[in-house]
Amino acid sequence: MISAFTGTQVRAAEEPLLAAGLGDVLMQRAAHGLANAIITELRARGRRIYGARVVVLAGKGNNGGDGLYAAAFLAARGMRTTAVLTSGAGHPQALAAFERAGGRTHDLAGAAPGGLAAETARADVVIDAILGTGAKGGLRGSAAGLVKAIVEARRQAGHGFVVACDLPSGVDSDTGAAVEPVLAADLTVTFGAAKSGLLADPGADYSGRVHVVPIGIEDNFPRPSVRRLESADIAGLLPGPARRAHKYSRGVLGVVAGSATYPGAAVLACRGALAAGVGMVRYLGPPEVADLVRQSCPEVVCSTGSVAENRVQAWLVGSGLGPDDHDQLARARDAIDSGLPTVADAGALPALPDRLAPHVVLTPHAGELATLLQRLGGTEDRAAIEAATLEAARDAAARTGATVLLKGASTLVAAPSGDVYSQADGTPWLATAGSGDVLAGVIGALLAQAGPGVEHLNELAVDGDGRWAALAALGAALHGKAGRAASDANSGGPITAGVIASAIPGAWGKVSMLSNPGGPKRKSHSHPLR
Ligand SMILES: NC(=O)C1=CN([C@@H]2O[C@H](COP(=O)(O)OP(=O)(O)OC[C@H]3O[C@@H](n4cnc5c(N)ncnc54)[C@H](O)[C@@H]3O)[C@@H](O)[C@H]2O)[C@@H](O)CC1
Ligand SMILES: [K+]
Repeated sequence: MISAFTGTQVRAAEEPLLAAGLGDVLMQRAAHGLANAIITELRARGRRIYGARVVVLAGKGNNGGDGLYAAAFLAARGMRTTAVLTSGAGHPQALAAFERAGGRTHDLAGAAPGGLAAETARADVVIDAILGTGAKGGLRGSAAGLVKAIVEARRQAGHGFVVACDLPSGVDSDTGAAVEPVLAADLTVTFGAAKSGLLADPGADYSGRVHVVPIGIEDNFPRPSVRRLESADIAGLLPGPARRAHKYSRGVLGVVAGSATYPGAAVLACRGALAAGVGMVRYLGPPEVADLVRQSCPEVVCSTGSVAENRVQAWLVGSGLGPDDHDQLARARDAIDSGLPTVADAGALPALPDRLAPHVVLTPHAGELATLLQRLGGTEDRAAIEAATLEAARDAAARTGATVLLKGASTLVAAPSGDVYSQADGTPWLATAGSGDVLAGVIGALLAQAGPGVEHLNELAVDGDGRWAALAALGAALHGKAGRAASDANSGGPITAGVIASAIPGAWGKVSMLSNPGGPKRKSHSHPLR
């Protein structure tokens, strides 16, 4: 599991070591890790180390200190290093070390930014060490002008790669909100722990790959601000059938989805659910949609009855419903009222009561979330949500009391208790019609299989109310991995929603096998029918 923390949490973890006079030691560790990561990256790209040109953009704070010390290490390895002091001063000890190592220094105040931007764009490595966790707001003044010019110069004649020191300057370490201009990094080398802003869009757009360098503060961290499930966590959370399982003990999902306008959504939701290990899917909806579901998925048991007449362990409601689908929306509300775990997707979102509970998982995209929050008195539009996804997901969970999954390149899942997961397992090809219906089906299937216990989530330190977020994150991870695998199978080509559903069992098997190479797993999360 990747645990990410806010800048404030990281600085609090550093505090005891700073009080013990170890500030310079921490900085040297960070800088050493940054320099090593740069050497590894150059080697991976088949580039020479000796003579490679490095430009470090150094602010006056400790972030600039990390960058200058790292550049001093690189200079000692024979690289040609230049520092641009973006605010007229540098961390004194780090700057002295850099100059002793033979580095060249420019002061941005006295230089022509056009020339510096052109030199930076020609470098093999650009280190962005202007602002770190101590920054408030984005780049300003001449530093902003320089970065803008570098972004433009790299666009025209880009060369080399950009490494962000701790985080890309201009990205908020806590929220991931970004103030332009920001120099997009190929690699972010971050110290002590990932910062939560690196795992949420738009911060993640600018971060590239994230590499964490331990600096000896790791025992001091509190509960993470954001978490990301990795393969071993995913394998540990996936349910497996008990030896004497039967279809009912494995979980039954009820699906209220699809309409005359969007019948395919019902099919795709059912296909996603069937692919994600559920014992049975019961479909409730209009006869013409049920016919299509039967033809496409003969495994599904279709009914035109009510929610109360159908015995299930969880519900999925809303995919492919419109505001005029009154019967289906009434069923969706009944499902919510049933008290069973429920995924509420798409068309169900505008029809929900204002206050919900954590076992209701909402799955909006940014536009749907804007509508939902506006109904609850918020003023954010879609663009505002996309500019601050982490805050929006947290806010929505707090206001509704539900678990909120905000779909995106980094899919965020916020529990009303404050737990947040960020999954980025997929590929942009997942942004295709029907993909969300499959995701809703997958999460519904996982809720139906989860059972009342949380024991198997204990190793993730998940509490009772937080388990729904963990399961939704598990669904997002599985959906992302399936999409990526399906695209990879076509040499990185496009995918359709149906193909994503078909790839779920393979993604499930692969992640289980990689984390448990000895053979099939024996554990079971089966539970008696409630
Ligand atoms: N505290 C420590 O001991 C350690 C800190 N580390 C590094 O230190 C960084 C945090 O250092 P600092 O707290 O010095 O903060 P920063 O280096 O992020 O920058 C703060 C400095 O920039 C100025 N500033 C703030 N916002 C600005 C803006 N929008 N535009 C221009 N200038 C602005 C401030 O006045 C201050 O001088 C971390 O990101 C990390 O890179 C690491 O070296 C590890 C150890
Ligand atoms: K930085």
